[in-house]
Amino acid sequence: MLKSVSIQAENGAEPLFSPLSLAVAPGSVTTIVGPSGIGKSTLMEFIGGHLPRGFRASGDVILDGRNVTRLPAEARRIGILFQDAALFPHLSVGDNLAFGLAAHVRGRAARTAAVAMALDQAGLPGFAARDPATLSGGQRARVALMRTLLAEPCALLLDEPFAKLDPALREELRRFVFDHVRDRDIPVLMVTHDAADAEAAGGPVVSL
Ligand SMILES: Nc1ncnc2c1ncn2[C@@H]1O[C@H](COP(=O)(O)OP(=O)(O)OP(=O)(O)O)[C@@H](O)[C@H]1O
Repeated sequence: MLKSVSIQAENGAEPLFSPLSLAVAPGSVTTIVGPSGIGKSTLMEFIGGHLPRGFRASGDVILDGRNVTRLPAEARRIGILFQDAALFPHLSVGDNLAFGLAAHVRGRAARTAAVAMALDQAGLPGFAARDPATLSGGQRARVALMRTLLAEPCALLLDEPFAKLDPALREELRRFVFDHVRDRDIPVLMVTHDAADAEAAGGPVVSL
C-alpha cells in the first residue's frame, strides 16, 4: 500500500506527480501509466528502497501491515524486475537462480532441487549448466524473472519488463508472470507504456 507518496527532484520546484495513495490486492496487478518523465521509474525505485540521489520523497510504503519506508532495500523483501534485467555473466543459469534463492532454502541438495524446479516452471528444463550468453532474450527474461521470484518477495515491481521482447514472447512472458503472481498471492505494481500489458494484467490502472 502507498500512502500519500510524493517525489521531488532536489533542484525542482514542483513534485513530479500529485501525492499517490493506492492499495494493491495480493495476487493482483495494478498498472501505473503516465507520460514519459513524470516519475514512474523513480516511484518504483523509491518503493524498492533505491531512491536515486538528487530526489526527495515523502509518504509511506506499507507491506503486509509493515511500514517499510525507512528500511533498507534488502530488508523490504520487494522483488524488482526492470526491462534490462541482467543475469550475472560469470555465473551459469543455475547459479544465477541459486543466487536469488531465499535464505531459508538450506543445503546443497535442497537448493539444487529448487533451482531445477524453477527451471521446469520457466519451461527451461536442463538449462542449469548453460552460460547466460547462450540464451535467447526471452529465455534470459524468464530466468531473470524466476531469480526474482525465488527470493520469495512479498511484493513485485515490474518496470517495463516486457518492452524489449517480440510480440509472441511478450505475451508468453506476460502470461507466465501474471499466472505466477496470482498463484503466489503476490501484489504487483507494473509500469508500462503498452495498453496490451495493462489489459492482460486485468487489474486497476492508475495514471500519474
Ligand atoms: N538525478 C536526477 N536529478 C533530477 N532529475 C532527474 C534525475 N534523474 C532523472 N530526473 C528526472 O526525473 C523525472 C522522472 O524520471 P523517471 O525516469 O522516473 O520518469 P518515467 O515516468 O519513468 O519516464 P519514462 O516513461 O520515459 O521511462 C524525469 O523528468 C527526469 O528527467
